[in-house]
Amino acid sequence: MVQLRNPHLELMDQDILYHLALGSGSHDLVEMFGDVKFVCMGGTPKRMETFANYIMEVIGHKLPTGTTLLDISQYSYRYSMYKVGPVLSVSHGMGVPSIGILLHEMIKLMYHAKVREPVFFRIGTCGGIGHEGGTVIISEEAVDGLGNHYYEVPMLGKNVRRPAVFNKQLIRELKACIDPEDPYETVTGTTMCANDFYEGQGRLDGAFCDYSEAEKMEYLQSLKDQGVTNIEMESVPFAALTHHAGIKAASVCVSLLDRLKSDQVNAPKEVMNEWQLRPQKLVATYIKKYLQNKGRLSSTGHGPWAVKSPRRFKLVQQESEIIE
Ligand SMILES: O=P(O)(O)O[C@@H]1C[C@H](O)[C@@H](CO)O1
Ligand SMILES: O=c1cc[nH]c(=O)[nH]1
Repeated sequence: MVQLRNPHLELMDQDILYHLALGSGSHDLVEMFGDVKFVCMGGTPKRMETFANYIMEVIGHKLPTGTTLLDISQYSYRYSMYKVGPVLSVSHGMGVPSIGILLHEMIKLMYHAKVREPVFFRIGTCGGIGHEGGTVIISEEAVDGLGNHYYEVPMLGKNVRRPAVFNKQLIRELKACIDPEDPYETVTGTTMCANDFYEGQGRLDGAFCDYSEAEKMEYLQSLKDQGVTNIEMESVPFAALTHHAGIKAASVCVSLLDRLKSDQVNAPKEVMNEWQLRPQKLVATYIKKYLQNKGRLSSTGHGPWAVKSPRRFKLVQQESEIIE
């Protein structure tokens, strides 16, 4: 089961998950969520509703006749959450504090519901560094805007650091789910988690800007040279808090633009909506494969990973096996 590293919770009569509009006293969390295996999160309520409907189709989950999906957290007016069999699909809003609060409450929810070994995914959007809009990017590592591999939070007046670590095995298994027929690239690399969309990501188009275009380009190029493939705003706390709770997690984002070419997100809405389905497809393939293989899924996709080569992926897929 999920281990909470908080002795105080045991002493509380009930635990109110305020931003989810749920509580251990007011709801039977074991009955409601005890069968959950996957927690998928992404920025917007609409994306996570779309994912809930999509995963329902992929895993063949049937709702009771005459019912539709319900936003379980609608009365929080903060996050949206949908449950489709063993899958929870929840929105996290924008940025580090927003996903941080959600992660505290989702991890506690898993604990109260007595869920065993849940797997968390972030299904997001990002700016690519040398990667065109529409490219899917799996995070191998997450760093903050200073290149640190940890999540730093001031607590009681002191900075506390927690390592931001993604689960390597889960990343390998995800890679083995890539469809070589996809008409777009899927790559892996280091994801930079910025605390701001504009100046924090080196854009020239915010309300303020104190650096030149040349300085911006030098910075972005230096990120690329260090293996940074994309910039978004949640990967560090997502990696760090799941790791701290002993939960396997991976982040899959789609690039909305290549930041080496522009700052403005100007792809047509329909195009961006289609792009946002791409990380969903990869995660849904993983979930389906996991459920079909009764939870034992492995991949030997080690070593240099040539995303461009369909032959290599066919090989990796053949190497996937069920371990009983
Ligand atoms: O999952 P989303 O699309 O919200 O991820 C990125 C990072 C920020 O939350 C947001 C900025 O546009 O998009
Ligand atoms: O450039 C981008 C695009 C999406 N999300 C980000 O955080 N940055």
